[in-house]
Amino acid sequence: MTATAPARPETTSLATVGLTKRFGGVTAVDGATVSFHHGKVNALIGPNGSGKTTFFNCVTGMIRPDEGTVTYRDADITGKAPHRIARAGVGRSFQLCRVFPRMTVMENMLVAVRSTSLRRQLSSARNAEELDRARGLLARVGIEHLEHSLARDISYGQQKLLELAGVLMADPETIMLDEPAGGVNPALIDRIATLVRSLNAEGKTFIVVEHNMELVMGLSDHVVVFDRGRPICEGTPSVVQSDPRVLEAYLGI
Ligand SMILES: Nc1ncnc2c1ncn2[C@@H]1O[C@H](COP(=O)(O)OP(=O)(O)OP(=O)(O)O)[C@@H](O)[C@H]1O
Repeated sequence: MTATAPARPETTSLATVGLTKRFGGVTAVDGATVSFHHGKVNALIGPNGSGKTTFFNCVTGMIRPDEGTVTYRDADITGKAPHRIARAGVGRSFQLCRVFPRMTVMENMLVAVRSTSLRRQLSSARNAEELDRARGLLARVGIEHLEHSLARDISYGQQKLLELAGVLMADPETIMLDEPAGGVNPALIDRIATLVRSLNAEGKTFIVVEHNMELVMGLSDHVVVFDRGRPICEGTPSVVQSDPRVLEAYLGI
């Protein structure tokens, strides 16, 4: 008789304990204790205003939490500056896509990883390697033909792909995406889903905030559901979809 192997415990990626952020009288994140799984596609979902973006901003150092701790791979990163959290291996995209509209697509790729002046960046000898890498990533997201276009002249979906390619320039171990499919046409949503799958197969961990449920449920290994600033349920897509608390949170009943 063959014994069934016990389920292997998940390794923790990013985690919070009692994370809290208040804006005046509004408690946007309310004592949230959450952990995401390393090497997996994790999703953070919840109704509008449930605190997902504020949670992202607290854990990536964009805003300082009032209370609680944030760890990444067991190291305390609470309140650290965004560049230090990025250096620890966590990259992120933004809900309202952040690209420099008057720079070309390639210039956007290069500023994503450098802090010196653009003129120096474009003339420096070490460019060749980074240009190659940037071209490879633009090809990977399918916009290499737009290398010389100004970012403001490409579509919003293409800007989102550019932002993702820029995040990949730093080769982060974990990628946090805030509404990658928001405002994007269905063909590009499919491309983003394919990219997330292939990058995850190569070992990247994802934590994705997204309202497109078809995308979330098709893509994720682990889903955390937020309501009023804290998790109310978590598990596989099928577990979460059949939990009455989730329906209640979304329908407000
Ligand atoms: N800078 C701010 N100042 C004041 N209140 C804020 C601020 N940022 C967020 N809030 C409030 O905090 C709560 C949580 O907002 P947040 O944007 O984090 O939610 P969300 O789940 O990401 O929403 P959505 O799905 O609509 O993007 C909301 O009530 C929002 O109005």
